[in-house]
Amino acid sequence: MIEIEHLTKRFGSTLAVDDISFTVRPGLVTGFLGPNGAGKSTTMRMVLGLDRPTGGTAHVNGRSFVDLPSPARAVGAMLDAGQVHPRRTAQAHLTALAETIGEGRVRVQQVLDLVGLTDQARRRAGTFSLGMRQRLGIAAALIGDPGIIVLDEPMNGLDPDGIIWVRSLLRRLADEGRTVFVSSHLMGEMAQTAGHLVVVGRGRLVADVPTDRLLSDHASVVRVRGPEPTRLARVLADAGGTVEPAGDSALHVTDLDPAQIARLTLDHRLEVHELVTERRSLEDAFLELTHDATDYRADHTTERTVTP
Ligand SMILES: Nc1ncnc2c1ncn2[C@@H]1O[C@H](COP(=O)(O)OP(=O)(O)OP(=O)(O)O)[C@@H](O)[C@H]1O
Repeated sequence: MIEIEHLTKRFGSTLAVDDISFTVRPGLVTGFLGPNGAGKSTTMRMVLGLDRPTGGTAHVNGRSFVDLPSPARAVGAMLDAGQVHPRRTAQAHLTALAETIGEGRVRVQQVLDLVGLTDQARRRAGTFSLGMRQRLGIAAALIGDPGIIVLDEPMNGLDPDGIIWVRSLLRRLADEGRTVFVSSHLMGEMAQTAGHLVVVGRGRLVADVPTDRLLSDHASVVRVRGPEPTRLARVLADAGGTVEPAGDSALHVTDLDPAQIARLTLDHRLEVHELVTERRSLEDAFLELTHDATDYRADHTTERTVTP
């Protein structure tokens, strides 16, 4: 289990991580989503004791990473798949890592098999494709058979087959009861991989919800149009709707369903010419979520609701 409480990191004038709290639980894949620069890597580095928090805590199994009795067996991590010496073979790289934790050839062979690199084990890492380097990085993360796995963008640059492979491996590791914490900047990719999503934007937490719920809450938007858009918008916003102009006097409404909108327009004797539910892509939903975080920071007027 990873527990993050009021975690904050400042680099000079940059607030990279801004008072975030969430828990990463065992038995499922938790996706850590956010656009580039949102603070994902910095958060992971603090979990792994590589950066010191400016405030708050990041605990692994109840204590700081640096206080774990055998950290490499508790947590396996890949922050950068390019960290291998290019002249080292995959086998030599993994053997060196295995030796540091008292493991031998058998474990190296197991992780090579697990990531499908057995046939490439004697090749130098410098000749590997990006996909093979990611596999090697994941093998290195798994060498100590850790209960907690932290991977920063493990699907970055992979082809569709590679993505499917990583996805099924992560699910299998979670099914074995491990805590799997994986970052990505692609909502679609994470929605298919993770059972739970933690979304950050500009260092702030914007969602911490089961994937299904995030998808159902943001999968559609209601388009409503009438001759009095300003009054219509006010009525819908007063009733708890999130309302945005959608051109041609139309409004896009979330947080209210079509039946609620129809009743409100009836109650307020508002004429309606159009009322339809429109499907939205996952990336649109993600942009909306993280865009709101940007707005919050810009004008400090709209506090986000984070649902547990
Ligand atoms: N060592 C550092 N010194 C100064 N600023 C830093 C440092 N590390 C990160 N930052 C800044 O902190 C912010 C968050 O960066 P971080 O790498 O954590 O984001 P990210 O969500 O992982 O994005 P990416 O996917 O691009 O890596 C960015 O503005 C980044 O420029």
